[in-house]
Amino acid sequence: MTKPDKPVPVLTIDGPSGSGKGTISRAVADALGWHLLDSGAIYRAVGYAAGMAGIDLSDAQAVTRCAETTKIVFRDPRDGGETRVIVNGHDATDELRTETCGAAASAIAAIPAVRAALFDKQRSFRKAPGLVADGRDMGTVVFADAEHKIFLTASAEERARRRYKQLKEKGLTVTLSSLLREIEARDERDATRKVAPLKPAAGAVVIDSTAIPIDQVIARVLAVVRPG
Ligand SMILES: Nc1ncnc2c1ncn2[C@@H]1O[C@H](COP(=O)(O)OP(=O)(O)OP(=O)(O)O)[C@@H](O)[C@H]1O
Ligand SMILES: Nc1ccn([C@H]2C[C@H](O)[C@@H](COP(=O)(O)O)O2)c(=O)n1
Repeated sequence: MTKPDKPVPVLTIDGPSGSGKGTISRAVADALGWHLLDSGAIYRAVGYAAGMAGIDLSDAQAVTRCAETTKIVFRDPRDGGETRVIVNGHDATDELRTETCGAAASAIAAIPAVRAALFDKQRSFRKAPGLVADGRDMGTVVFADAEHKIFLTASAEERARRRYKQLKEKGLTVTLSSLLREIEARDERDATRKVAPLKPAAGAVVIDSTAIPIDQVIARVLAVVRPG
C-alpha cells in the first residue's frame, strides 16, 4: 500500500497591524526557502479596487462582486526589492500600504461573502516546499490544518511608534497620536467582527514582540518550525 502524500507544511503568522507579521514572515520564508502569502495585501487590493470603482464600502453585494472579479497578481521584483502587487493591471504597491487602504481593507474584510470569495485564492498559495502565511485568520480559518502557528503581537503604543518611524522615514507628515487612534480602531474592528475575528488559533505560540528586536523574533519563529 502506498503512503498518502505528506501535506505541504504551512506556518501561519497572525496578529494585529504593526506587530511585525510582514517583516518576520518575509525573513522566515527566505530562511526556509518557502513561499509567502501576504493575505492582508489581498484584502487591501479589494478595498483599493472598490474605491477606484467608486463602490460604497458598506454595499456588501457590490463589494463582494468586486472581490470576485478583481485581478490580483504578486510579482517578484527582478532586483530583489519589494514584491509588487498588481491590481487589475495597475501596480498599486505603494497605494496599498497607506493607512487609508488599511482601513478600507479592514472594513470590507468584515463582510462574510467577501471572505468567502477570497478563500480559494489564499489556499492556492500552499505549494511545496512550504508556505508562510501572514494575516488575521490564517491559523484559525484559511489554514486551520497548518502544522505551525504563531500569534505575533505587541502593545498598541509600540506598534504606533513603529509605524510612525516607518512613515517618517518615507518623508510623510503624521502624528503619533493619530496613528495610535487608527491602530486601536483597526484592532477593535478586526477583533470584534462576527466572521473570522483576529484571535490566536488554538495551539498557536504567542510572541509579544514589544521589547524583542526583529532578529530575535525571527529566531524564535524559526525555532518553532525547526525545534532543537
Ligand atoms: N520586533 C520589532 N522591533 C522593532 N520594530 C519592528 C519589530 N517588528 C517589526 N518592526 C517594524 O515595525 C514596522 C511594521 O512592521 P510590519 O509592516 O512587518 O508589520 P505588520 O504586522 O505586517 O503590519 P500590517 O498588518 O499593517 O501590514 C516595520 O517598520 C518593521 O521594521
Ligand atoms: N487574513 C486577513 C488579512 C487581512 N485582513 C484585513 C484586516 C486588516 O486590518 C486589513 C489589512 O491587513 P494588513 O495588511 O494590515 O495585514 O485586512 C483580514 O481580515 N484577514
